Amino acid sequence: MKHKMNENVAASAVSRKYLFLGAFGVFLLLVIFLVDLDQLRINAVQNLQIDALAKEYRRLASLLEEKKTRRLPHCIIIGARKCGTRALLDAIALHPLVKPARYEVHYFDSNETYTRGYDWYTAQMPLTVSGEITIEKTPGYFTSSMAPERIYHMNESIKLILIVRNPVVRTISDFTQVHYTKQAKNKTQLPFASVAFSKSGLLLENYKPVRNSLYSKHLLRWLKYFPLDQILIVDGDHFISEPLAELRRVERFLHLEPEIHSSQMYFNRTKGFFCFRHADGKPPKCLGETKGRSHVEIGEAAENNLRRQFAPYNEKFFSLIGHRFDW
Ligand SMILES: Nc1ncnc2c1ncn2[C@@H]1O[C@H](COP(=O)(O)OS(=O)(=O)O)[C@@H](OP(=O)(O)O)[C@H]1O
Repeated sequence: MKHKMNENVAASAVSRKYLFLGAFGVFLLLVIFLVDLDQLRINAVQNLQIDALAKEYRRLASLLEEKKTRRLPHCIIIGARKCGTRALLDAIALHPLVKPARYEVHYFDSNETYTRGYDWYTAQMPLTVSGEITIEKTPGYFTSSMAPERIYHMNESIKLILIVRNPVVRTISDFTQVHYTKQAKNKTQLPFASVAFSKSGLLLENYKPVRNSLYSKHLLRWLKYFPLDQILIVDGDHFISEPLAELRRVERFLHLEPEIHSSQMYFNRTKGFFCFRHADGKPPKCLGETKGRSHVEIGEAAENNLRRQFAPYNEKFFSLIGHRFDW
């Protein structure tokens, strides 16, 4: 009997030992399995990272290999004349992703150029790779009766920029330009009041330096085709004194990272305006002699008369854009 009991004790000790060995084996397998799983996870993450790097490499390589080509503009500075359109184009081109057409194209405001078609228009644009923004400026578009519809037919979601200044100052600037052009051609110069007002002092709205300042009249035509959020209104007076602040607004409007820096512009005391410096080390660019020259004196009475008669147009303009200027 005692012998039988000893046999049972020995048997259960053996089976505990096997149980223990079995459990230990399962434990070992589990550890190996978990270590493998972790390794698999690490491998998967590494593969994903390699894939992402390879993708980025292929993207950069294709950009480097991508042939530069000319494209229709993504954005147009439509005006207004004498409000800083050239300075604004030069300044926004400081951004590495913005590529400007070098001169005013006058495609949409002239039947002669418009009939040449989009191929001709595209050929006037700079060479770019994808992701860069092509931009042109032609201030004549703002006051053209054809330009809004024609631009809409080309691209109804195009971004438009309108830079405006105090219309009295703008009118005098326009008149100054007319004055110097006539002087260069030895043509007769007439005093401002005699060409801008009727005998009874009423504003002659068809006289171009006056007409170009009736912002509300022109904007209404653009709003028939484009919603206001597609037209950025830049404050031209503020742009003269603080260009970077207005440029930040333009960058945001174009969905660009803020990459223009204050170090790229400096105030030229002699000229009274900012000059712009490209990152490529070229000499800084100040605008030519026809920009920022002293204005022809038109007299206080004429200035007051302009201010008074522009007031209702200004009010209409403020209500259209939902913003006031201190004009
Ligand atoms: N940085 C800088 N340098 C020079 N000029 C500057 C600058 N920023 C704005 N402005 C103002 O731009 C005015 C000329 O405007 P535009 O370039 O639109 O003129 S134009 O319509 O293309 O002839 C020009 O008008 P005037 O001062 O009457 O000449 C300037 O006041």
